[in-house]
Amino acid sequence: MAELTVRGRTEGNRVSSTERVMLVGVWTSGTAEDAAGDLAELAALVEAAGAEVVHEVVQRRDKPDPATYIGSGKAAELTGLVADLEVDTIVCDGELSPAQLVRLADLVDAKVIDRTALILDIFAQRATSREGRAQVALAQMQYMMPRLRGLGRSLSRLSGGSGGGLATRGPGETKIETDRRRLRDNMESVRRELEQMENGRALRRKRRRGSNIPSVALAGYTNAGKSSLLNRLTGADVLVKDALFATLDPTVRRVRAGGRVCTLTDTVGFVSRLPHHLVDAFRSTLEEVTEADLVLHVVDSSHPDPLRQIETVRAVIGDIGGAGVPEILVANKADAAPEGALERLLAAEPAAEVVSARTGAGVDRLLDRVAERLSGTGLQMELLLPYTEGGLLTRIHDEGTVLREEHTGTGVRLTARVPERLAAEVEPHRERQDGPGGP
Ligand SMILES: Nc1nc2c(ncn2[C@@H]2O[C@H](COP(=O)(O)OP(=O)(O)OP(=O)(O)O)[C@@H](O)[C@H]2O)c(=O)[nH]1
Ligand SMILES: [Mg+2]
Repeated sequence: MAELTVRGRTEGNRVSSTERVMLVGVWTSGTAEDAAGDLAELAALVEAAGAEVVHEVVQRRDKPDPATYIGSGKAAELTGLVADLEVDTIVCDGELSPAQLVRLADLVDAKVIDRTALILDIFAQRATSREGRAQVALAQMQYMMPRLRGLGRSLSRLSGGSGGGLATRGPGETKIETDRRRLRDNMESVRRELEQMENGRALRRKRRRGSNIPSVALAGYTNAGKSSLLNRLTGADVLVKDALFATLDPTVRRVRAGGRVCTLTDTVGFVSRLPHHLVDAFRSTLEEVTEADLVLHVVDSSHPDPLRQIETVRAVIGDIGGAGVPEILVANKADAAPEGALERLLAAEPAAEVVSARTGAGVDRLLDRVAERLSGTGLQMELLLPYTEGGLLTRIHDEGTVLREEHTGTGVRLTARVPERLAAEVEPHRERQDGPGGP
């Protein structure tokens, strides 16, 4: 059996079809926890791609080795491990140069891919819509482009040779035999195709805006529970999965927050060091976030380091031009948060809303906050407007949110959220909370 097995690159001689992966990281800066967290995330990405992690190696260095990523001595040590553990693929925790990938693959005698190729592979597996597939194809082609030059024989190893396996699901014709010219032509045609789909999306968004319905976008780290929250808030049935990047395509649903109807959009999750080709290719999807009236930034409060995830998400939103969009931070999975975690999170982010999409805890309060933010105020007022104040009534309707309205003998009785600039004017018509005979 052992002599029959040519690791990874020969098909049909393995009992289990699951690809066996060794993680290799270089720890250059940050704390030991950060380094461990990075590798744990890489392991989760490998699992999301459907492969199995059989070993992890981290090397402490000032910077990655320019030639081989990890030092060549360390790489030589790995060769024995690769054989003993029947490792098919080594996944490096960074973006490697084409030359680094080839040299390391030669040293360790296994397929070597980097974090970027791994994430692209997951997206390629997940993409189902025409737009999603085109976006991923474009990102993959951009990634392949600089890796086509002058690699000769070694590229077939990089791109995996004969079908199957991590990061080998290319956008069709991007294997070694495809020259740069054809790749460039393909990219051009996918770009055009995407542009047309983007126009359609922009039109739909414009229509939504034209109807004056505010748009709220769910954004956040992958696996934070965005889709679960959409389902909880709208009764939608979007796929929820304990896996990274379960959602690629945005889903839009209507939801009633307070007295106000708005749209709620589920979007693709973020991850630290998100490959920039993906951000570029998914730009139109990400516009659901940058053009929203309000972002619900969902964070997994049961994760070991939610603050780092929050930072990553805000950085990505800033990069795509969404820094100015108002945000409500939503600390999700409160039911699963370890002892003290919510307190620490709230100490750093006092405005966060604590919820559980699973149990529904905190969700009503969150909807109130959404309504409040959308109407640009925290002032909920009980009013009795005489019928002579028709103008004021109209302005409250236009600029605020009317929660309840009742016509009485003496005027219109209202419960409304009123923007601050109107509050002074309506103040004289305020109904006393502790009316006569009250406590
Ligand atoms: N315990 C607990 N688990 C939750 C909660 N919300 C979501 N989950 C779980 O977290 C996992 C991810 O949930 P999703 O809703 O798919 O997360 P997402 O943010 O949409 O993830 P991506 O689309 O992959 O970026 C699933 O296993 C959910 O069941 C919660 O409030 N409590
Ligand atoms: Mg999702």
